[in-house]
Amino acid sequence: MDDAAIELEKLSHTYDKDPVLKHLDLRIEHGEIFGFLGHNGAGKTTAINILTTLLVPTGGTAKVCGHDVVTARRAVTRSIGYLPAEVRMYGHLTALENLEFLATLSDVKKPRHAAKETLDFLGCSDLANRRLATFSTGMRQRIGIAQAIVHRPDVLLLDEPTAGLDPLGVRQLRETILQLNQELGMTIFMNTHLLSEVAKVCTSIGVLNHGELIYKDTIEATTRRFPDEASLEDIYVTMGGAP
Ligand SMILES: Nc1ncnc2c1ncn2[C@@H]1O[C@H](COP(=O)(O)OP(=O)(O)OP(=O)(O)O)[C@@H](O)[C@H]1O
Repeated sequence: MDDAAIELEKLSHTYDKDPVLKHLDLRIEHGEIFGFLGHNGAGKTTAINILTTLLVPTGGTAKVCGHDVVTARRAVTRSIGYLPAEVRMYGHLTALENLEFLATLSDVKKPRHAAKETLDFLGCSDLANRRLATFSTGMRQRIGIAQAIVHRPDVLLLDEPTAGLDPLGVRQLRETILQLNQELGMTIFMNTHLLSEVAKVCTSIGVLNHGELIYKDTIEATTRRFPDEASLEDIYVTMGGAP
C-alpha cells in the first residue's frame, strides 16, 4: 500500500499518569481535508503536537508521508506546515520580512520570491509592507497560513483555525482551505470544535472522545447517517462523545 498522508498506529500519549491519547489508529489519504473533532481536552492538540514532532509519543507510531515523527523528524518537518492555535510572529517585522525570514529558515531556495508568491496566492499582497504588530486577528491568521505554506508542504496542520474569527473571516478561511487543497494539492488536517464548519469543507472526519477515536468516516457517509447538517452534533450524543 502507498504511504498515506498521515498514518497513526496505536498512537498513545501520557503526560503524567492518565493517558491522553489511547491507541489511535487513523489513516488519512493524500488530498483529503480531514476534520478532527472533539470536546475541550479530548486530546486534539496533543495529536497535532506529535505530528509536528514537538512532542514524542509515549506509545505507538505516527507517520507523515511515510516518515516517522520520531525517527525521521527532519523529513516530517519538511512535509508539514503548521498553523498553531496562537500564531507567534515578529511584530516589528513587516509581513513580507517575516515570511522571507521563515522561508530562509525552511531552506526555501528563493525566500523573497517565495514570500511574495505566497502572499499573492493568498490574496494578501496588500499586507506585505505592514508591520505585523498592527494586524487584526483575521490578518494575523492569514499571515499565519502564509508562514505555514511558504515552503509548500504536502500536509497542512491547522489547530482550531476558526478561533477568534468573525463570520467573514471564517468564510475566507474556508475558501483558503479549499484553494490550498484544490490548487496546491495539500492534504489538510484540521482540529476544530465547529461541527457546522466540517460539513462545509471536510472530505472526512474523525471524532476524538477522551483520547479515543470513536468515529471516522467520509463526510458523504456521515451526512447520510446524520442527514440534518446541524445535527452533526448528534455524533457526539450517538457515539457517547459528550464530555
Ligand atoms: N503539557 C501538558 N502536561 C500535562 N497535561 C497536559 C499537557 N498538555 C495537555 N495536557 C492535558 O491533556 C489533555 C488533552 O489536552 P489537549 O490540549 O490535547 O486537548 P484538546 O482536545 O486540544 O483540547 P482543546 O480543544 O481545549 O484545545 C487535557 O486534559 C490537558 O489538560
